[in-house]
Amino acid sequence: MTSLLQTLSCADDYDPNSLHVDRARELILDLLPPVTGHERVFVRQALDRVLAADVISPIDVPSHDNSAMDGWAVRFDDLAAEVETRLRNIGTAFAGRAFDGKVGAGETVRIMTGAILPQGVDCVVVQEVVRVEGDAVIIPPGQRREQNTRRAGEDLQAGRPAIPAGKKLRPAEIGIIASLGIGEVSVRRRVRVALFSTGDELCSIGTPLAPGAVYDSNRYTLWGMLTRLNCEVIDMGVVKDDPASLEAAFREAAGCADAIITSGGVSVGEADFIKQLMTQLGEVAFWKIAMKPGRPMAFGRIQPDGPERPGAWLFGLPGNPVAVMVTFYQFVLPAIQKLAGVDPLKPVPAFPARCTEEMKKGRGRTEFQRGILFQENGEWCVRPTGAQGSGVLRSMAEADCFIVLEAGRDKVGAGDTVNVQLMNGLV
Ligand SMILES: Nc1nc2c(c(=O)[nH]1)N[C@H]1C(S)=C(S)[C@@H](COP(=O)(O)OP(=O)(O)OC[C@H]3O[C@@H](n4cnc5c(N)ncnc54)[C@H](O)[C@@H]3O)O[C@H]1N2
Ligand code: MOO
Repeated sequence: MTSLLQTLSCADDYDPNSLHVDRARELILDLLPPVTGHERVFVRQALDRVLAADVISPIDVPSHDNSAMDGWAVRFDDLAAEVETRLRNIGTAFAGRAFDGKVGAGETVRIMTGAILPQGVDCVVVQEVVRVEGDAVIIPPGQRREQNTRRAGEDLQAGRPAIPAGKKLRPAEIGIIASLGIGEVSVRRRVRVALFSTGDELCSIGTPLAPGAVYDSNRYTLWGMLTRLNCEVIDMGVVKDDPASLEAAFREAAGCADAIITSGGVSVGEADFIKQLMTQLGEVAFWKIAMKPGRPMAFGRIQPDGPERPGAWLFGLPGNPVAVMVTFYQFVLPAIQKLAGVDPLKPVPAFPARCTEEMKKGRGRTEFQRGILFQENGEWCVRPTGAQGSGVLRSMAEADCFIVLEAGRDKVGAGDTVNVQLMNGLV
């Protein structure tokens, strides 16, 4: 059986000491299969879940030819091209209460939006342009056949897929399912993610802060991002920097989750047992990614009971709080979407904006500065959120976008164009 490391090391451009962001993401995504297992859920519970099988439309939508406007239902051939036409009002068609006669030559019916088009009618004239004089209805010239009408099945056709498998169900899809009269759909099971923070300096909420200690914030940002992705989160708390506790945590996590996310311990410090343990319990590609923040990151699999047993995918994120969020957005987020069965998986869009301040930039690596977007004279502009250290979590809280400085680019001058990724396009 080909090992994970063999697979990765055979890939083009694989350099474990300086992997480019896009390449690292590609390698991860190539390896991950979607989780198996489906369940049937009621339509409202399907929000943000991933559809497991195509939804086939049992009906045409709309189910009947109907009017798109309030107005007058006419036969187009009755209308004169150049002058007004006088027609006779013979009744009314309401939405949900059809006009059950036939419209003959020289006749018209008052019609409401959504009402079934009466027999013989192929055109609706909006009431705003029509004059009514007693029973006579005067239509101006310049109408078009089929105008203001909606044909049966023009939105969805009976027997055809209305929503393809792999689609993450948003409010629009939930509405489509309801419009078909379907009450339950089949969705993939949620991705199970176990997470824990490592580090003896970490202190939990409710405990006084000892000298040199910090409150554990990474578990909270990770919980927030995973919850927004609709994962089943298994929060294993803070695990001390000792091999026995870490091994027990990895074993437990690998037994119950599809993916394990840890933070801290992946750099080169003396207490960073975690790297050694990860390799002992599975197969790990330790990566130095050509990016800032987030340079040290471990990706692999934890399989404590051997490669034949299922185990879980591992994302060993760096400890610095901003590095956690940046590596999550750039790698873990698409990986979870892939595991969840989202298909097709699209890259996060980036768009250009004018940067209003100068920024330093290291050569050869992609930098993710935190930015605030605003408009000036109709143009989108961005400015960085002050201090950009990878421990400054405030820089993430104030930001609404990442300013993505690509590996090949140099420092940014005030007024230069940069690419930005909206954070609400992420999680
Ligand atoms: N000699 C080198 N030192 C460092 C390197 C390097 O390449 N050579 N890389 C730096 C980079 S970049 C990062 S990022 C960090 C990553 O180190 P670790 O993953 O080993 O993380 P720790 O050392 O455990 O922690 C770093 C920093 O983050 C704080 N932290 C950790 N966990 C949490 C948490 N759950 N909540 C809040 N804050 C947390 C921790 O206290 C440290 O301040 O290494 C650099 N060093
Ligand atoms: O991963 Mo680090 O954030 O570059 O300090």
